[in-house]
Amino acid sequence: MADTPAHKEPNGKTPRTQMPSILNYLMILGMIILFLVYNANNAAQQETSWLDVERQMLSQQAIERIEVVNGQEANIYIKETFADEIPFKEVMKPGDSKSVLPGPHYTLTIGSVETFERKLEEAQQGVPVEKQVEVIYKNRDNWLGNLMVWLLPLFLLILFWRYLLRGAGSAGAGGSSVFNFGKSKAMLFDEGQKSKVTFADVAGLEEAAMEVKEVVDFLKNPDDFTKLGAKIPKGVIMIGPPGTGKTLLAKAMAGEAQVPFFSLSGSEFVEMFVGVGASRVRDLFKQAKEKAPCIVFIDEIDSIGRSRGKQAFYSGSNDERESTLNQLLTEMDGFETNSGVIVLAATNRADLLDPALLRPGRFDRHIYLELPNIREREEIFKVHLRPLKLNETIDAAYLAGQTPGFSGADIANVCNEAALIAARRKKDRVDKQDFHDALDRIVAGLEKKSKVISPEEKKIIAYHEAGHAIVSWLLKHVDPLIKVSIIPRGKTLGAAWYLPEEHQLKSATAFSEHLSAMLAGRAAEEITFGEVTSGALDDLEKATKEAYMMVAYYGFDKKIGNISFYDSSGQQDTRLSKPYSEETGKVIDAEVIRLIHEAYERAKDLLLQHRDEHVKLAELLLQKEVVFKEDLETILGKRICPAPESKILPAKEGKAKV
Ligand SMILES: Nc1ncnc2c1ncn2[C@@H]1O[C@H](COP(=O)(O)OP(=O)(O)OP(=O)(O)O)[C@@H](O)[C@H]1O
Ligand SMILES: [Zn+2]
Repeated sequence: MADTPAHKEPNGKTPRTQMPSILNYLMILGMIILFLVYNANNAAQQETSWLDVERQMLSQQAIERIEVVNGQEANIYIKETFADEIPFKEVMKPGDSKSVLPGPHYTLTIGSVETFERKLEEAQQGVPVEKQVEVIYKNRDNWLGNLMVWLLPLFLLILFWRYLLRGAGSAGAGGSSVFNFGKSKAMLFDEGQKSKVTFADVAGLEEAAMEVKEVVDFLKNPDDFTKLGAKIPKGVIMIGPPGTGKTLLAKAMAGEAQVPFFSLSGSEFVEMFVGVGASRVRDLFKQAKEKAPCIVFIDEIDSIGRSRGKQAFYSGSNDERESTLNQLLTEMDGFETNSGVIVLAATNRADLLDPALLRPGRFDRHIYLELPNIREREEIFKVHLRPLKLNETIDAAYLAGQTPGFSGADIANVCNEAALIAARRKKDRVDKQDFHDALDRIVAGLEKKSKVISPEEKKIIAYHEAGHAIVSWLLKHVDPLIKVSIIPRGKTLGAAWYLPEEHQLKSATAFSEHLSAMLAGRAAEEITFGEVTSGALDDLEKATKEAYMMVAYYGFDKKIGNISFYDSSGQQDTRLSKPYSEETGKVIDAEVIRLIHEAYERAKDLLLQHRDEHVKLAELLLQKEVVFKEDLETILGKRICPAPESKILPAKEGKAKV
């Protein structure tokens, strides 16, 4: 959600546009003059027809000579004695009536020289040769005509181009002239031009805000870091679902960092003309280096940074995007780690990004933003309630409870909508009813986009996730759980975070315990509600794949034995032919089903044995939306760590598994 007027501020670099507009007028003036001259030149001669030439001019022997030009045109010169017959006496010089303009006086368009000669011959039959009309052949460059033929389309093209450019957006340093086309359209927030957003406007993103602030530190006090041998990152990327405040954070940074801040959107690089994107990138970095230390913020970087492979069947702008991306990579590789330029980017489609962008030396620092939990939503509500004129104390905590799955942007929207509703009702202040109506309206809108979770759904998700948590807590070989949440992320409705342990070897037991943990969500639904939902699709898919791997790849299964149908060369096309016989296939299927079934039953047993804890955890989740390891410990007691030798990754958070 790119938004708010701060984005539209000019940066005070406007005078550039002066010159081109003068040039423009000159160009138009020149065209008019050329056109007039051309017409005047042509008007000096009068078009005539062969009939007139034959009946009038030739019969009276009035023609002095004929010039055939370029084989297309016959220019006729009339004898001076016939001057009175010439239709444009008025152009004769005054007081000099006998002299006429030098001619040619008439022109005749001829089809071909041969026909013309033949007709001329026929018309002059019987005329003595010395009295016959003299015919001269000439090749003349009709430079003016040619010029017109070339200039006119060119002129129209330029007009069209300029028209396009105006459409392409005239904001920012670049702007609307032909000459700035390849220039970057980045907006510069500098001493004079500050973004008005501050970190106080950002709620509930403590960790992300900290990391963003750190980036500013890198720029301002690079020596603190480099003296210890650390390399300062060149690129930082914020990844998170729409409306979670990525742009907001960047703006806060622009507002508070005491360094110049260039801001632009990735889509601004991409134009329909090839090469423009790359040259804009070049220009952007040139400007940035001049202003170093500074920050370059590229919003929606996925619009240029899409994986080069993945868009193969997209339109023709493919090449253009690719060259833009390549230029960006080149620029980022090009500058020194301590050049004082840090590129900050934002995306909500990190999955689409070209892996090359995320490699060390480019955007190697990742800041993850998530949808806010209930406490964070309360804080965001407080920020957005602040500017409103409220009638009574509106309970931010209550509103937060009503808005599971809402993003920061959705919350901002609720507050604004409430104020709009109050205004429509001609109230002086916004009251509770307005908020209720605003919520209804926005929930209805979001429901269409299936972004809203109903209370019943929330309950199911809580029990489902609690099921995962309880079972993985109880099974020794499952990676330790650090966090469970029922805040939707991507396609999944809840998530559990595990700290992945670094095992080189994973035992058959570990595999089957993991299966149980994966299936525990559905088991929990069955036990609690007597019915299961579609929410476990992802779990089932992963569990099935894993069970298949156990049987067909790792040879864990007694019936199949130590046989692997794995193909490390990757050349086997399993879609066309299975590497095993039909009978073996049947056995594999049966064994996969058995493994899944057993794992599921174990999960159910465990949950039934720990029914109270399961309910307690689910209710806690419903209330807090996120629970951490500590909460699990209070409910379930300390977990006995199975493998003391296993190293724990330094990773902040493991991969989310649902
Ligand atoms: N943590 C937050 N605190 C306060 N307001 C927020 C927060 N997150 C989002 N908002 C509100 O939502 C608006 C939109 O957020 P923003 O544009 O930063 O989202 P985004 O993550 O950049 O989304 P997108 O990926 O769609 O561009 C902000 O201008 C702000 O009003
Ligand atoms: Zn699940």
